Amino acid sequence: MKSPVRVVVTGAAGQIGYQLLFRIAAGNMLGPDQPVILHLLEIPPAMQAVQGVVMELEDCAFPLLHGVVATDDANVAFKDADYALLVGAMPRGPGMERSDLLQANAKIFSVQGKAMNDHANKGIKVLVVGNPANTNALIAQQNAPDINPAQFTAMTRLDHNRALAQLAGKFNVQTNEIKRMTIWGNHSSTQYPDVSQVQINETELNDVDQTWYVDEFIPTVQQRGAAIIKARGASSAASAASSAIDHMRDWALGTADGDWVSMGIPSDGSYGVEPGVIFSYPVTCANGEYTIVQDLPVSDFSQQRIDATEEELREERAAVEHLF
Ligand SMILES: NC(=O)C1=CN([C@@H]2O[C@H](COP(=O)(O)OP(=O)(O)OC[C@H]3O[C@@H](n4cnc5c(N)ncnc54)[C@H](O)[C@@H]3O)[C@@H](O)[C@H]2O)C=CC1
Ligand SMILES: O=C([O-])CC(=O)C(=O)O
Repeated sequence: MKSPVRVVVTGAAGQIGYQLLFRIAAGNMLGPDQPVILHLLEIPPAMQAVQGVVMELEDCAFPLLHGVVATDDANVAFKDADYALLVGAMPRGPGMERSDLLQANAKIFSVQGKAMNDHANKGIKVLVVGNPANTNALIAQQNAPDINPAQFTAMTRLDHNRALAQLAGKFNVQTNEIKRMTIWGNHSSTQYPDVSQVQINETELNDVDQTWYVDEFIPTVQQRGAAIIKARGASSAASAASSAIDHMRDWALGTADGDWVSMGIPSDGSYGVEPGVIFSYPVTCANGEYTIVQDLPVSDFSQQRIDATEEELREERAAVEHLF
């Protein structure tokens, strides 16, 4: 049995937190041989609710759960942390764009970036879920100068999984028969779900119906978060938690041969994207590290979509630069 690792979940009393913690403790994220110590961070008014979550975690009697730390102090939460899932942030309501949350949520990520810098394990892997996820990840990263910037990532895996589900429905296959889906850019309505490299059962998707692709598929994936808010009266939670598990599991344990996943990561300039912004790319993972899939062909149509989502990320960055 391996020695336990410390996993921080912020917003532990929120709706995503409640879907996430039990799956991490069950071994779904880091594997059935990896014990975990959960660090739950919340704000003071939510600490009573967190105590209830801690009681429920105990009551599951998970063999892999080697301890729980519940706190409202970021310095305590990030002490010796190996993984962090930054979920705690205000969610949007109907009619809002995720970027409308930027000013409300930005401060959370500068405080947590500093706490991480001072207290976490320097190899910490960070996933930002709280919206707007890409730019919040950038804020946390910029406030943690002693941690490798590449360790800060943002979640576009939910968009990736939504795209797989739409393709599975359209082509009447299961999601595990579909490979090489890519989400480019921002976790926002400018994201570009790109099927140009998709293979179904190792066969290229030739002659995709462009009307379906442009008028149905792309907007459905881009607007899925808003559709769920409309239907549920609250933003997606179980699917968001499930995708966070997928993101961290693949990063830590590796992606499948012949496939890739989408992760929001600091741009290194690949595909002509502004270096530094947290941009969703196709990546493979091995040995705890991700690598951008290079040299994919980019059509004029794709380039326009990539440029539009990059432009939005530059604007978001400009709006929060005072927090760096
Ligand atoms: N990247 C993605 O694909 C997705 C992102 N989200 C985002 O995730 C975030 C959380 O969503 P929900 O869990 O539904 O919201 P929620 O409102 O149910 O829970 C958020 C929790 O965060 C806590 N919190 C607030 N400030 C905090 C701080 N400084 N430190 C620690 N905890 C803090 C709150 O007390 C609350 O319990 C939202 O910003 C939402 O928009 C949601 C779905 C998908
Ligand atoms: O749409 C929202 O505000 C929540 C979210 O990020 C998603 O479901 O993709």
